[in-house]
Amino acid sequence: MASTPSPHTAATAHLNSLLSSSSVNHNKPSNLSFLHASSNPSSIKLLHSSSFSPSISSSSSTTAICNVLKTVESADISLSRDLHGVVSTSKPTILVSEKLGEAGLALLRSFGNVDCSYDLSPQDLCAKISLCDALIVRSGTKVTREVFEAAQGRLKVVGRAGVGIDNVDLQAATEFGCLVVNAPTANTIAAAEHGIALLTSMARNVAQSDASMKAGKWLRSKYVGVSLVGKTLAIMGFGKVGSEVARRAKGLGMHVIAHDPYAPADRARAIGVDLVSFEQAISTADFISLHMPLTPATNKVFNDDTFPKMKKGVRLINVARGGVIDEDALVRALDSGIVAQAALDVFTVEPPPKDSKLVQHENVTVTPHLGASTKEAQEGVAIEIAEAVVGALNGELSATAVNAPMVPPEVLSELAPYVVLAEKLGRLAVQLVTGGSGIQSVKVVYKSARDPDSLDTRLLRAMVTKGIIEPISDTIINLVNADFSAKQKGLRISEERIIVDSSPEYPVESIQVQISNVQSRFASALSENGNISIEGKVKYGVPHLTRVGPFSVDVSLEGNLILCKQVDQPGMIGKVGNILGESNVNVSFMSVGRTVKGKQAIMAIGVDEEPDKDTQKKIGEVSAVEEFVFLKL
Ligand SMILES: NC(=O)C1=CN([C@@H]2O[C@H](COP(=O)(O)OP(=O)(O)OC[C@H]3O[C@@H](n4cnc5c(N)ncnc54)[C@H](O)[C@@H]3O)[C@@H](O)[C@H]2O)C=CC1
Ligand SMILES: O=C(O)C(=O)COP(=O)(O)O
Repeated sequence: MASTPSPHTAATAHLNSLLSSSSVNHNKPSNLSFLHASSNPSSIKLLHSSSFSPSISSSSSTTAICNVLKTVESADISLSRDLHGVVSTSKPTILVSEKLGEAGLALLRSFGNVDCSYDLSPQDLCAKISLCDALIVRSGTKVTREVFEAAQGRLKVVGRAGVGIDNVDLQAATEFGCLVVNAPTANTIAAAEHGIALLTSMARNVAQSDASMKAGKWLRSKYVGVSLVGKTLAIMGFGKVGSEVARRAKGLGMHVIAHDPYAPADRARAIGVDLVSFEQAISTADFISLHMPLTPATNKVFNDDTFPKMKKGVRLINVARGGVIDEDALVRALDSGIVAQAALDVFTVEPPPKDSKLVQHENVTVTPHLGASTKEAQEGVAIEIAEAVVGALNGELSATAVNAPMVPPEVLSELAPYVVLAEKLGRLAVQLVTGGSGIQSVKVVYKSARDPDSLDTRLLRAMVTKGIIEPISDTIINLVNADFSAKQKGLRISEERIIVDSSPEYPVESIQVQISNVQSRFASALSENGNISIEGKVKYGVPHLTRVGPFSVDVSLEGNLILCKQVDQPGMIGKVGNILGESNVNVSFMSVGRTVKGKQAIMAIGVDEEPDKDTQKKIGEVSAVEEFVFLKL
């Protein structure tokens, strides 16, 4: 029997073999992992990474892999996958479809090939996208389902250089396993300042009087304005921009109220703002400033029903999204005098039609979506999005992920070996199902000494899902699409936590994967209730299989595995070991478990190579062997 390799050596060897085979042309997309080693040992990678093995299981192996990665990095090789799923060593291609600040572009160029193609038509974007690993947009590019379809699986991340992600089809992105990240903080002040600029200039007719003077007129009485001090301003959407507008408006002496169903009351209190209902906000305000995102719930919330509920002569500012207002209804409200003035930076269709009644209305001040357009904000946004996109292409989870759970780095680091275990258990469990199909219900049971609230299992569940789905489909699973893919395949993944009396130092003591209502190609994997059941633990950073059905075993989950059920009698290890040895199949681990002495036992044998058909036949012909199965890890 071969000696147990150290996790360090095993992981390095495994990674090396993956790296050296990275240019191999596979018909099926390569087994994209969403976990690979990081050059930062405290982090693991969770998105697409074409060539790195998930077999990273300890800090020592992580260090080893880091060394390999450093070699790769110094050779300026970056691994990515082309549109046919072929793993390539070329730099990733990043398409930037709208103007982005230089500092961000420089950062992107230091990492990949940057294609700045502005003003692409939807057709041109679709034509290009299958050659791109990342796409960076602002508000002017519609990233539709067609774009994700046209990407043919290559697009890994969409970076929105700004806040609003209403121009990205998030559902489609999630279905295609494409991460969407945004740059949520760098333009907050710019947008808030623009809101205040529109508020004050509208109140004093700055734009209109400027235009009239340039037309040779001097109309002092026509452009008498209204004062702001003491007036009530309703902020609709009390998030980052809304709060900053509120602060500034208070400085102007305004009474500020806000409506936001999700904003914490203490944040509002701290700024001296009262949180009120939608109706209260719109019916008492002299000025209404919009700062909520465009979502199905906010689409056209200002309409023929809501305008009449406003105070007559209200003034409206919109630096959020045009779509939150029914623009035809606003024209009617302006004509009827319900709305005295509106100042708009954003429009349902951008640019709006030249003959837009709204834009042409004399009581309306307009700017062409300039909220985020300051030099400072654009440099900040560019850097923020470039860092997020590079991080995502490196396989890291972004702190600004819009369609994936955000898992703090310390949690990621702690869960790393359990994440590997979870995927391997999923991968093993599905291979134990007869035909690998018909799975509807999977239960993942975590034994842990931790309080359930301090154990985030989303990652582990996603990895079990990945392990189960990938071997039986063409779908590449990552943290973005795991839940969606499971649902789409009719797979119900439930979770149970059992609190055990062990050290809470480790997040998980064991993970068990159960598949119910299926036939098994290895009947011994069925537990008493008829479910396929396997359990694993992390030992010294290495994932181990510790239970198969009712049988205890202990075998490191590396390489491949043969499970053999036999009558418990002497000499069995030797017999099967000999057959494997004769066929040059190297045995890496072996473990025997039984329920009762002299009855049935299970032998779990780790093998480096897949035994050929003849060898497998010979194992099956050993008289005491009742059943056996070969499983790929
Ligand atoms: N004109 C421009 O150039 C810019 C426009 N924006 C727009 O402003 C929006 C807000 O940006 P941030 O403040 O950074 O985002 P944020 O996410 O910090 O704030 C949005 C707030 O709206 C609230 N909200 C959600 N649904 C609501 C509803 N039905 N009614 C009331 N409030 C609701 C949320 O709870 C959140 O507090 C963005 O979504 C974007 O569309 C942002 C930056 C620049
Ligand atoms: O950040 C946002 O939501 C904005 O609306 C800014 O849009 P822009 O990047 O200037 O097209």
